[in-house]
Amino acid sequence: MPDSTNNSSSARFVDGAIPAGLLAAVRSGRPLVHHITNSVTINDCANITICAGAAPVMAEAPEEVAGMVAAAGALVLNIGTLSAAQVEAMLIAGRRANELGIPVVLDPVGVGATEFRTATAHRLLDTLDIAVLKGNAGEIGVLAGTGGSVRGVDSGGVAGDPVETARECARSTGTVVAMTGAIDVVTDGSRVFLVRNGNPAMDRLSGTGCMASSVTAAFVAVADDYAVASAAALAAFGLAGERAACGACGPYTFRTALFDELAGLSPDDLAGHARIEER
Ligand SMILES: Nc1ncnc2c1ncn2[C@@H]1O[C@H](COP(=O)(O)OP(=O)(O)OP(=O)(O)O)[C@@H](O)[C@H]1O
Ligand SMILES: Cc1ncsc1CCO
Ligand SMILES: [Mg+2]
Repeated sequence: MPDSTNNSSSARFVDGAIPAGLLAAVRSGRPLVHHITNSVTINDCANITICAGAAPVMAEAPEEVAGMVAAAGALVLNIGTLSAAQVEAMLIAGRRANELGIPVVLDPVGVGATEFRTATAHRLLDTLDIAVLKGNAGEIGVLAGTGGSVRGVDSGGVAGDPVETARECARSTGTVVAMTGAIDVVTDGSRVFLVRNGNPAMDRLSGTGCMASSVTAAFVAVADDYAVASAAALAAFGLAGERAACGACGPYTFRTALFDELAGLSPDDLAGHARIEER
């Protein structure tokens, strides 16, 4: 099946002032982003949140998550290193966030790889009002039910057209879907945004997907339109990746530069270089 992200005959780019305004709002509002997340990339998520202009907190004790999320602008639920206790904490924090109107970003890391991950991702989607579901192509394909392949935490891609897969996932889950890859696809089921920022070096580092969720949460914390905010966040993160990339440097040099470039990214830079196409 042809990949409809390649068809740019009807390309219409979102005005750069929109992502720029959201980045400025993150920087001035410095929203607290509460994470319940995996133990592999937790420190990277904290620091990329700061580089975006927001404030991270990681808290997962069931005893305190309801109290913590009440002070947050957004909640990230990342199932990368799941345990039964974490699921309990995610449900408590997610319910409280929903009561308070705080947007929840779900990162279904490795869904499809095991029964536990798949059952948990569906349980979170069924129980909570998720604002943004951010996953790689394989993860979104699994949750769309249209075919996706995942090994460990790595995407093996989707069975059909990526845009239609993301759209079907958004419709069936009632969320904004942000499907990452060389071109990120963001959709609320009707509108579709293709984010053409980023660099292949981002795929050679563990945790860029988790960091993309943190940055997305920082942006949705200051926005009403979660699809536009997700696209803006992925454009900002992708642009930092473009600027961090250098032909010869290794993955860890790139990683350091990725943090520095996001921290140094100005709203004007983003206005001039965000490549968000609306279909
Ligand atoms: N080939 C690429 N070209 C440009 N950007 C990319 C490419 N691959 C990944 N990215 C960017 O890297 C980020 C992470 O996306 P990716 O789909 O690799 O997540 P993931 O595989 O879930 O990550 P993780 O390593 O955390 O499991 C996104 O912001 C995406 O836009
Ligand atoms: C490698 C890995 N395993 C569980 S979470 C994680 C990091 C991001 O996907
Ligand atoms: Mg990857």
